[in-house]
Amino acid sequence: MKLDHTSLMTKEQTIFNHLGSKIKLKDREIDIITRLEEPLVLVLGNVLSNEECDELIQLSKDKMQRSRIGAAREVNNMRTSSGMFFEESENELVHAIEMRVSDIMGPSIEHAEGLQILKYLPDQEYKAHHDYFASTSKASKNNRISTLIMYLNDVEEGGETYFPKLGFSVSPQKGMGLYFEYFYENTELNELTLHGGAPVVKGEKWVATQWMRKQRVR
Ligand SMILES: O=C(O)CCC(=O)C(=O)O
Ligand SMILES: [Fe+2]
Repeated sequence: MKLDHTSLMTKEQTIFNHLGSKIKLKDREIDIITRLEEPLVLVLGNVLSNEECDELIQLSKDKMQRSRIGAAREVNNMRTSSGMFFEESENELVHAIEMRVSDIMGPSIEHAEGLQILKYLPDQEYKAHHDYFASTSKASKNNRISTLIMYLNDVEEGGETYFPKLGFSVSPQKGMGLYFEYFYENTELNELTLHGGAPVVKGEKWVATQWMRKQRVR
């Protein structure tokens, strides 16, 4: 996008609405480590504790299945990881994380989909994609508006989350979060949130993803 006077003056409203370099919650301070504007992309420190990361992995370990994609829920080379969804507020830990995540992201918990867990082994990846649904799909009637990816472990090598149109990537660090939103009037800004999970080279990669919908889902 051309960064001229007009575009600066017409900077769009964001969903994320915390000011300053920290997000001060009742029980926790989240650090804003990196911030890109338009589209807004944030790298957040201290989103989850080590214990919470370990527990999420323990709770989902035996329920992981080959990831499926799209309305037809097909197995696809786009995403070679395995994954699972927790039911909404399935247990105390998931409920606590959903509450924290909604404080960070803005929309109330009623807008949150069930928390998704993904696991990647070496060579597994998630090719570049948008998290929102195409306007032609049924699901777009109550589309996703924002994403928070939480890294549940340190990856020995590879597994970066990359944004090819922004020339930006994030190396997974246990407990860290990656936030971005795509509810802009200017659809070109939404398209810039194209992102993927690069192949893991060494070790495993575990992430938890929270998506927010425009309207309530619960
Ligand atoms: O694994 C990653 O780094 C990306 C995950 C992702 O894009 C998603 O869950 O929608
Ligand atoms: Fe994604």
